[in-house]
Amino acid sequence: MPMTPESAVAGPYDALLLYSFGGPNAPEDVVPFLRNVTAGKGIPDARLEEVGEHYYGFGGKSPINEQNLALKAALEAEIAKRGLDLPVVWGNRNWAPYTTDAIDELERLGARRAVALVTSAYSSYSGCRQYREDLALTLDERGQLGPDGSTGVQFDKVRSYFNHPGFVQANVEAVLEAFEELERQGGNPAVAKLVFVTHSIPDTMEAASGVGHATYSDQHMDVATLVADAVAEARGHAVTWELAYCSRSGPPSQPWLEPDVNDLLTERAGQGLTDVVLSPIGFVSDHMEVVYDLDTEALATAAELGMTAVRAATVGTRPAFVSGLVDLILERAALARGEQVTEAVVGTLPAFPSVTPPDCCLRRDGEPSGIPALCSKDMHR
Ligand SMILES: CC1=C(CCC(=O)O)c2cc3nc(cc4[nH]c(cc5[nH]c(cc1n2)c(C)c5CCC(=O)O)c(CCC(=O)O)c4C)C(CCC(=O)O)=C3C
Ligand SMILES: [Fe+2]
Repeated sequence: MPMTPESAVAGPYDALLLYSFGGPNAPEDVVPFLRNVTAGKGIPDARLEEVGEHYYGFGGKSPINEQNLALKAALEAEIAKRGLDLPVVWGNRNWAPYTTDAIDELERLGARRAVALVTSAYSSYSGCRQYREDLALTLDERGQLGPDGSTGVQFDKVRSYFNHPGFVQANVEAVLEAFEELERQGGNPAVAKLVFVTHSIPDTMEAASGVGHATYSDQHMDVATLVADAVAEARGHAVTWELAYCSRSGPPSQPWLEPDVNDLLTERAGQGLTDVVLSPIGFVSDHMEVVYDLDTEALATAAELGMTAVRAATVGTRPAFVSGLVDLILERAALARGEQVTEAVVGTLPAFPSVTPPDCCLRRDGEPSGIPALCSKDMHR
């Protein structure tokens, strides 16, 4: 294998864990999958039935697993291109291959220390700590969680990468393509509003996401500003934009981040808005939240309102995104080796911590989870 520049060293890591949410592959998977996702979360049955219907409407199969396999293949190709020796293992929190299956695979490969890359770009309980808790719980079930960290495979995590230049660049490219598509559909890009969309979370989770760093919604505001500015510059006209949310669940009494994307479209249509580009910056691939909540629901809302609306692509396997992820892995490796590293970031926020403070991204503000979480200062060796 030819050696590429000195930066191309993955040590101390001997494997990469591509760590995702998981989704059902067949109708009979849907209910057990939803049980895995919602265990102890207090989500009303009516919401679960509704979400189950979203999956059945797509043949009981989420696109997420194939998308993760595509991302795995793209990462493997980029890793090979850089001359790195870093096998990629895929695992999910909520469906097969489960976290424990991935750890089995890592052990088969003889891996001692793996770097984990989660398929969430932003920090909150759902996108950060819940993965770290799942790793700790899984190692514990396997009898591999020592008092100061794991006694089995050791895991380090790549920092939340919403403000990495590769992620932002890939979103800019996708939004520019969507503006062109809007024009092809007879819309008027010069007056189109750019509506960024992400997953809503409870207000309590939003507050807890801001311990030691910017909150989940502020992280999105930074990315949205960067993408909108770059798009306006490339297109040579002003672009107005807003941030909206989708996929709210939980009881109606519980406040979640708003506005909902459908409500926003309805309100703006009433004020004369005719053209919309939806940019799903909160998601890295076109999984169920995107193909149902945006492509099915929000685009139907826009059509009913007589708008011309186009949904921009997610970053998926775009080269700028994939190569940025490999840069992040190499950056994490250099940090683990104790080297001085300039962390690549864009926007107004700093690079997020790779090893988080103990109370970072709790599920609810001020309420310790009681669950250990890996890649945290109190757990790290
Ligand atoms: C911030 C965030 C992301 C974005 C970051 C990221 O991309 O990871 C995300 C992604 C995803 N969420 C997904 C699916 C679900 N999320 C649920 C429930 C919840 N999500 C939450 C937050 C997030 N979720 C929250 C606060 C809940 C309430 C329960 C709780 O407090 O945890 C439920 C239960 C039913 C419902 O309530 O909707 C389902 C089925 C899938 C898989 C899609 C597929 O199958 O293609 C993906 C990628
Ligand atoms: Fe979710």
